[in-house]
Amino acid sequence: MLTDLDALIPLGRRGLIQTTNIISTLLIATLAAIKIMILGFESLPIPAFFVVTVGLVNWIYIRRHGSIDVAAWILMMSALFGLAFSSFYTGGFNAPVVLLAPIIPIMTVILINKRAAWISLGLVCLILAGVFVLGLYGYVPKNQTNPDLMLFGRYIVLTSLCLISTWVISSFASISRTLMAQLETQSNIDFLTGILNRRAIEARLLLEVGRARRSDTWLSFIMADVDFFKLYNDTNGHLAGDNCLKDIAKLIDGCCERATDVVGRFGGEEFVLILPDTNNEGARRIAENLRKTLLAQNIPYGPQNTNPVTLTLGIVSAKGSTIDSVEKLIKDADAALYRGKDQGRNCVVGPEDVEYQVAI
Ligand SMILES: Nc1nc2c(ncn2[C@@H]2O[C@H](COP(=O)(O)OP(=O)(O)OP(=O)(O)O)[C@@H](O)[C@H]2O)c(=O)[nH]1
Repeated sequence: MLTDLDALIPLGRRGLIQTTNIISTLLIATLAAIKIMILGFESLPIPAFFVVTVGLVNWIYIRRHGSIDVAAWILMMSALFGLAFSSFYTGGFNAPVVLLAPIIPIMTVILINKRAAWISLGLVCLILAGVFVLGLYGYVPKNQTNPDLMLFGRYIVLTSLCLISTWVISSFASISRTLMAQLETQSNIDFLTGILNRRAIEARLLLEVGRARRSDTWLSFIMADVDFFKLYNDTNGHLAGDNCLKDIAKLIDGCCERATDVVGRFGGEEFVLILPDTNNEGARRIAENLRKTLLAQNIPYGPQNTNPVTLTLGIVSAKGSTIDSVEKLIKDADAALYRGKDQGRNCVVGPEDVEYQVAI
């Protein structure tokens, strides 16, 4: 199951909207303050005052647990208003503020959703078209601001644009990296038991076969199947069956001795162990230990049938140079396992012998 995207944003959606609200309010307030400091109170940046006031009200609204969707829409509408009026009063397309236009739909898609982003993109295009047409017919007031101040304003806006786009892109890159890592883990883990699934086991086996071949070392592979599991399910129900499989997975995991040993669920009530650098003797010891440990747990099949749940295990061990293929290894372990089933279950069977049978 994929993680909710909101949960991947460290601040959470409310925190993200509040942060964006604060940053944009501060940015506009700074630009307005610079303008007043240089030009005095003769040319007051009225649209900036409006945007800053809305930003402050929105800040209080978010803090008082107002709806985050409403807060995000207010933020977007105030940004659009700021873009329209500031660009109109500060020289049309020459105004530094028009450079912030692309950031509005980008922030809208992050803060609200795709539909809202299309709406804000449409409104941005309309505003830009309006400013363009008004400028063309000479209705846009000439900007009397000192050219150096205009350059400085352009510098501030461009720097903010670079910062905002870097933040947006790096946040999304980190969210997609997290999602990819989660997907990778989820596609390798068995949902019920939390150990490796068949896909991961086959990939790991391929890796270990390659390693054993290169160094001509021993590799053992064990297949373990729960005996009469259908009976357990039929008697206790599927949920109890699931819990039993989880317990057995834990037990198998606990019986592995080395960090390099790998445990997985091959499917249904079948588990596997990959034991690198382990010969037949070592694999038998582990398999026997596993069989005996489960037996000792004395899990009954049901109230009427107090026989303990058992495992039958098939082993294949080979030196790297003698391993034909992964498929052959699996086939041999499977054949050993089914010989064990034929011979009465609750036993450990290698490819060539049957002497490890043990009665309940
Ligand atoms: N609860 C539960 N049962 C499962 C799961 N996967 C497979 N099973 C059950 O495991 C049982 C396997 O039955 P069979 O293949 O007949 O084998 P068995 O009864 O264990 O008999 P032997 O293997 O011959 O000893 C079936 O009843 C499946 O429904 C699972 O994830 N959860």
